[in-house]
Amino acid sequence: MSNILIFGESMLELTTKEGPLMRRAYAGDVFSVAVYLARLAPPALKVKMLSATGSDALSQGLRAALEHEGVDTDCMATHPSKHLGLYMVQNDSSGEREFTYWRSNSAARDAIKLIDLYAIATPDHLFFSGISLAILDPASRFTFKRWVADLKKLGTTVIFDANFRPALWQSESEYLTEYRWAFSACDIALPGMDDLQQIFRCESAQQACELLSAYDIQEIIIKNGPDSILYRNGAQQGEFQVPKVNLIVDTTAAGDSFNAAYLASRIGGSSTPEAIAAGCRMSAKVIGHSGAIMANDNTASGPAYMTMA
Ligand SMILES: O=C(O)C(=O)C[C@H](O)[C@H](O)CO
Repeated sequence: MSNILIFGESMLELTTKEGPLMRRAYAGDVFSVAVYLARLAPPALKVKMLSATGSDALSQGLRAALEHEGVDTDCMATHPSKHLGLYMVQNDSSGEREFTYWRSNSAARDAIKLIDLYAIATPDHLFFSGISLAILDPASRFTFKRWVADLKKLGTTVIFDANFRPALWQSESEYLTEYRWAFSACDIALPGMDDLQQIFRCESAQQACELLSAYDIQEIIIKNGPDSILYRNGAQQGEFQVPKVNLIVDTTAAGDSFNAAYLASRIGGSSTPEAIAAGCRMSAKVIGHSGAIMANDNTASGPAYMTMA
């Protein structure tokens, strides 16, 4: 049995239904990675969430949703007074999303203050994103980074997705410092090209791949929407043509669902190109549906237990 610990912020998600009606679900980048990974993971992989919620009914619902999906919530703390953050998705006619957030005082921001990281059994894999880092205050970030460095010495594989949210950072120098640290700490990097463009001003995926190759990262996968995916695994380098997707309703969680399928395949023993193909198949299904989490059978608009109109 091996495990992957996923650190970050799970949220409430509102998507537009008809007219003024909204559909409520649970999401957040790490929530989506955890749920899709739990669905796709080989049976010997345990998926665990490291985060904090409130004690209110919505927070309890989010934990119940994770548990229903088979995600272990033992490393989730309960904040005595704070609640979940919230975001709303609006799509244009091409399915491209725009997010509006209410998250500045969420419980997840205090996760590192509420949890003794050193009491957690050393995970085989640790996943976090640029959002996971951005929501932390300087003291929590320091503690988290020291813990990651210690985990690496113990053999944990560190996995990072850039997921850049400019509004969560105070300044360019702040986010550059943190992204440089994250890329120097990770063994597997799964960034999106749009993020690398904004963070490091990379003009092409090739340039981004060269920039990341200066770090000691074993696997680099650069997602680029419908354009080809550049990858490097040690000395092996290649370009993967992304199959055309005919139905795009909402691109929310495209990258997160890719990450989940990629990791499930790689941890299950597939090659890098096979895992990229699995990632593309998964994200193609997810973007044909509104909101981050599609029903397990890919038919309904979301799992009933986590949706409320
Ligand atoms: O946490 C955020 O900033 C999000 O945007 C959460 C979304 O579920 C996710 O990132 C969508 O891809």
